[in-house]
Amino acid sequence: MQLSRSAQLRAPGVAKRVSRARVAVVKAAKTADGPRVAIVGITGAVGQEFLTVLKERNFPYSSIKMLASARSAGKKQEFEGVSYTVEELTENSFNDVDIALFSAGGSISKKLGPVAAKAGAIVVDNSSAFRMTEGVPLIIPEVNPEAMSHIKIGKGGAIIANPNCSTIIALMAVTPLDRVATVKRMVVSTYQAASGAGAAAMEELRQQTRDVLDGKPAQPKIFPQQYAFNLFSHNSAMDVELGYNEEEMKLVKETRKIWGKPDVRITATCVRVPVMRAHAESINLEFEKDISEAQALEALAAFPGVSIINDRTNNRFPTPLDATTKDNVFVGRVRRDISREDKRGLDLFVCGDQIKKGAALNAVQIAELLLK
Ligand SMILES: NC(=O)C1=CN([C@@H]2O[C@H](COP(=O)(O)OP(=O)(O)OC[C@H]3O[C@@H](n4cnc5c(N)ncnc54)[C@H](OP(=O)(O)O)[C@@H]3O)[C@@H](O)[C@H]2O)C=CC1
Ligand SMILES: N[C@@H](CC(=O)OP(=O)(O)O)C(=O)O
Repeated sequence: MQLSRSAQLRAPGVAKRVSRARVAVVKAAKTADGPRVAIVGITGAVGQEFLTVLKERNFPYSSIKMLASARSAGKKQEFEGVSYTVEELTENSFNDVDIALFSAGGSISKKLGPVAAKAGAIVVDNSSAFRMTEGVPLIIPEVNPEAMSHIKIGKGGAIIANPNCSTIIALMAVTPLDRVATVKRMVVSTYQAASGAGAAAMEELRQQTRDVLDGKPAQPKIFPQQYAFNLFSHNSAMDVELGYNEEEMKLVKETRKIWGKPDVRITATCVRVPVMRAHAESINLEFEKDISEAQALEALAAFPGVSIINDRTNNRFPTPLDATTKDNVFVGRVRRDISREDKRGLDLFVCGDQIKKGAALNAVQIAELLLK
């Protein structure tokens, strides 16, 4: 009997072969019964990271399509020893695709995400286009995988949203604590890297740093202010009435949706700092129940995807460079909030690679859940 594609993907033999391949020295995850994958935005910072993560995790695929704008069509892209030609993204790109990893910005996702889903693909969308849309699961695999359990390959197309990078990084650290003592209020201050604004912003940081060190004026292009040797309020659109920018409001709204807690109180201040690719966040938490530092550290240590660097004696805590290119989110400075008289407040400092767990890795982990 011919098994359906989804049944083939879930067949025990597939899982066994994948886990055996994980320990192999030479990785090659191309396999006839793997899903047909497309990457939208392959030439971008996140698109390139998708390739790194797919390779690192030995993600099985039977075919892979590299999609970008007309500007990039015809360029060559190497992946696992094969040279692929980048294709122009069009409405017809998804007729033979099971999983489409989108990272070409919100307007492309809005236009072509539903087209891809209608063609039968499961879209894992990195943009903010559908995050708050009712019925679209917003997933951090370690936190709320159950919210996408109804979506299966071969059972019709769908859209799953990847949260904002600052939200993912914060919730990787805060969810284990919420499970112990229930978060009532969260105050977040971010220190966000260049990568959050794309490959061109990373180049702007390199170029301006060189120019300033050479005694030349910095030339802002992507950001309105000088970026090298400076920091500024996050560049997303500001709600003039409210005084919050979009990045700050994403942290508030997305956290509520992911946790399914519409009333949890959150405020955020998001800042762009001259760091290449890992975000840092200072987080103050108020809980419903008492929680000690020891309990917090125990919960953090047990949570998948979290590493602790919390060495008070040597003043050694997480830095963006610790997190750079790493899968895990790093947590430290775990301490009782001394501004409170009770035991219901904690402070922590968190660092996570913005392109990895903040984007490509989280999306690939979502795709992995589809294979289970
Ligand atoms: N979940 C999260 O936290 C994050 C989400 N993102 C999302 O991913 C998106 C991409 O980020 P990033 O990789 O850093 O950005 P980059 O600017 O580095 O790359 C943009 C990519 O989109 C492609 N693209 C642009 N316009 C079109 C078009 N008209 N048709 C097809 N492809 C197009 C570009 O192709 P070309 O080279 O041909 O122009 C390029 O591959 C962001 O806009 C954001 O929505 C990003 C970071 C984190
Ligand atoms: N959060 C990213 C920007 C971004 O891509 O956000 P989103 O995925 O929510 O559009 C930053 O550091 O600026």
